[in-house]
Amino acid sequence: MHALEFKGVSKSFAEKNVIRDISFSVEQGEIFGLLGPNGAGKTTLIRLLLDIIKPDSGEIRVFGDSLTAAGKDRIGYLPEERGLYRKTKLLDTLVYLAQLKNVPKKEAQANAEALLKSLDLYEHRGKRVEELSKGMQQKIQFLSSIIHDPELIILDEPFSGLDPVSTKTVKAKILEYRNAGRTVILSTHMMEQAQKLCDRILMLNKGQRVLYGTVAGIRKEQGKNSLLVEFAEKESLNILQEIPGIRKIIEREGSVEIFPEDGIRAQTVLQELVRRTEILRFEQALPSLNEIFIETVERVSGE
Ligand SMILES: Nc1ncnc2c1ncn2[C@@H]1O[C@H](COP(=O)(O)OP(=O)(O)OP(=O)(O)O)[C@@H](O)[C@H]1O
Repeated sequence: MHALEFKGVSKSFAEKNVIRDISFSVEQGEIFGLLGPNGAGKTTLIRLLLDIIKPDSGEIRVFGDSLTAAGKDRIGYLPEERGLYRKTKLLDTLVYLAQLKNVPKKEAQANAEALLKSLDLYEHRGKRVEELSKGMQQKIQFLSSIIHDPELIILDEPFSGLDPVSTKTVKAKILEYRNAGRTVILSTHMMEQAQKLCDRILMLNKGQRVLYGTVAGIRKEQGKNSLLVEFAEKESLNILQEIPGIRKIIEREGSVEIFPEDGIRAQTVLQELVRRTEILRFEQALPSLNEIFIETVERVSGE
């Protein structure tokens, strides 16, 4: 059973098509990235899946069915617009939110204490939300979305405002959830994080599906058939001129990207290289998700 399934879903606001015939599924136990430029339709898609708004056409299934009130309790949502009761103490905030999701008080208290400890916030448990820094408030907001131990967690920009240490902690927590078989939908503009964390992604542009699949598969597919080579000595760069079948080279930090002519196999290039010099690294060069994102958006805009 899919954790989530969209079949031919469309939605417009005042004649503007914001979601156009979108189909995809999210599998249980994966981290699924929802990517796309500003205004692509990511938040609208999340609001559709949470049944906050209704589609004009198409079908949405959460946990294999239409979303029920009980189904909503199995979902945790960190929205883009943040908001917590500023005067309430941290521990009380979390316990209260868990109880709203029908978690018994004792269990809510235990969950809240464990989560506060895991994000290094336990010592602040008696402080009011307004007494915390922005990053700490962000972490509490993140904890609010998982306090009831949901099966499906939807995180809209969970890293915004976090320093590198807090980012690492939140990332570890997200991975911990995935490893425990929970499903995570991650909407973010931080491509580096998406590349590291996501198993699969859906990229939207102007409400349309432009990329969908595994991160590894998409990177392979979008690759330019080039090779990344690291020589033991930098001077070895010169020998590239002697090797037949190389169309172009680009010097990168610590390595060189080689673009063979059509029909020239990587194996042939490698044999030519090792015959002449010492090689430390030789691999297919894959574009980053960031490069793919920019290229896809620019290509689609130009069509
Ligand atoms: N309630 C609404 N009424 C009218 N237009 C809307 C409404 N909600 C969203 N839109 C429009 O739908 C489009 C998609 O918006 P959405 O917020 O889903 O994009 P997004 O991908 O989440 O963008 P961002 O990355 O900037 O958060 C935008 O053009 C937006 O103006």
